[in-house]
Amino acid sequence: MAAERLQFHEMGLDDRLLKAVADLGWSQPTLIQEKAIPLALEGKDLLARARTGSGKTAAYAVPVVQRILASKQSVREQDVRALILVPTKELGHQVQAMMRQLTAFCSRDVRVADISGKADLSAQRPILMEKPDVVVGTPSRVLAHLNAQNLVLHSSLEMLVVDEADLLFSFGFEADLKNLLCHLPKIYQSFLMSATLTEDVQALKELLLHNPVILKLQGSQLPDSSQLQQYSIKCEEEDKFLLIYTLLKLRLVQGKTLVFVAAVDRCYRLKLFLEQFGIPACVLNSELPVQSRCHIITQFNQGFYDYIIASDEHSLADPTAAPQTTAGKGKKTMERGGKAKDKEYGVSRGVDFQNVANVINFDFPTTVESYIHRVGRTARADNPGTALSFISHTELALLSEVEEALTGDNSDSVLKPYEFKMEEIEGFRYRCRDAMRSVTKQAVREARLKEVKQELLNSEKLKTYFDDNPRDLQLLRHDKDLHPAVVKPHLKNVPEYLIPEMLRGVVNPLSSRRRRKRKEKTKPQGLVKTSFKKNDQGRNPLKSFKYTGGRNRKGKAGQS
Ligand SMILES: Nc1ncnc2c1ncn2[C@@H]1O[C@H](COP(=O)(O)OP(=O)(O)OP(=O)(O)O)[C@@H](O)[C@H]1O
Repeated sequence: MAAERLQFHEMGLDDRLLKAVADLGWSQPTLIQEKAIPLALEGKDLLARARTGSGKTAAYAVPVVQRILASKQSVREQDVRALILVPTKELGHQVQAMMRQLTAFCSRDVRVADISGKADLSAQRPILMEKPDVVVGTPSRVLAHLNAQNLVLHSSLEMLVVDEADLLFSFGFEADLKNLLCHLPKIYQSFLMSATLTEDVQALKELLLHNPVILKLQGSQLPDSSQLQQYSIKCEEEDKFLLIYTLLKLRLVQGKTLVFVAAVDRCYRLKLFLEQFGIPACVLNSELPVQSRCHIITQFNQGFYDYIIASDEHSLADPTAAPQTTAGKGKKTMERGGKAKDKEYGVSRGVDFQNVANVINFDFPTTVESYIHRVGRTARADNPGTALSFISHTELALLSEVEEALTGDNSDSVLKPYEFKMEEIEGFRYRCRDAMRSVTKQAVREARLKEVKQELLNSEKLKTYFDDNPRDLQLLRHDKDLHPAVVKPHLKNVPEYLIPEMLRGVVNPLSSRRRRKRKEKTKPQGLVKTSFKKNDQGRNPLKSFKYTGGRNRKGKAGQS
């Protein structure tokens, strides 16, 4: 018989922490939390590998808060006791948000500061002078503050966390991290958290951990097929555009969707393309200011947007893509064309996009790790999710690599073919080509420039005005049309004759305005197949539609 899972209230946690956990709606710890929290409270060093979305943040955040609360029972000077290192600013923002939720009932006793996001060292100095109990930051930023003596850790630090540990080296933080260690005391407790165990994590383990307990949970790096369904479909460049247009316009993809592309330009190309059909989408990439990026993610999580087109530029296969940052130096690099890109950017790594129903790899990722982390943005915690990868002939070898890595000893392939009859949507090809033609290189360049300018303005507003007027945050949208000049009004509507016969009466292409008004909770989630058979066993084929996403949030079978 399976042993009962240890509950939060059986872990000896402070009541205020238990109340915060209850407020978050967490009825029981996840597996990694159940294993890691008691060990961490015993003072053990931990190396924890658990799949994406399995709750690793709270696995270290809960013991960090608990230990600080416990130490505050004896009168002690206010000091920085915990340092949490993250590879990206987005993650810093998110970790701080999670720490704030966990300390909601003890915010006076446990103060948390995220220093990863802001550019100006001197602006952050006063925050650090107050010696927050927990500091969250990227290694380069933390080191810069240590060098400037805004932050002193050598006598006070009790806990060090390295989140997304496998990324730190590939983001070029190796030198910073090694320098940073010279500023730490001899003895402290360390936690290394990662979804994948790479050579970099092994190297970090040697560097940071003393006799660690190694928690390597769940064989698979992604949830199994009862929670996450993975599909691939072969299609070349033009078909990729045709397919995404019909999937989104006919609402064959339902629920919040993250679309990954290979480069910043492709974000705008796809956004401008979809714009012409009245399909609004936000773009997320390393050129946008960090405030805008975090705001887009927050609003997406709040249900403001259905679609984000993200470029995932940090290829782990290409270490040269990430610079060797050193503290105090700028972290922006110049791309061809002179645009500044933020190397402390990461969308697919660790960012907790909530209730994402689908991940679409419009362009296939270049490494297995990247596939795992992109797809890991859906099916998080106990939620179901679907991943669909478009594969062109040049991406076939990468698909095989991913297949091989995920299938392991199992003979069944993890990525099933997405049963979608491309011939059913042939009628849309003319419109698709028309729209593709409008998205010229010039239009992409202009849109890219316009968006960056716009977001820089937004970012200033976000920094100052919205701090005092949080309600007005909701008025600021990031999915507006970027190039109204190329939008052809007739493309926004889908005439009935174009809808595949089988789908008529089933799909309901909505205008963008109506789409925005739909209530998040009532939306079905997942992907619809068009592979049904006509008059299958005498039943009306329209009624035999299946969502391959399969379940709504309560886990019931979806049916249209
Ligand atoms: N005990 C719990 N019960 C229910 N939901 C939880 C629990 N713990 C965490 N979650 C939720 O699960 C989601 C994923 O958590 P988290 O971001 O910590 O995952 P992760 O393992 O760090 O993922 P990744 O490897 O992608 O960074 C979050 O939305 C979080 O709020």
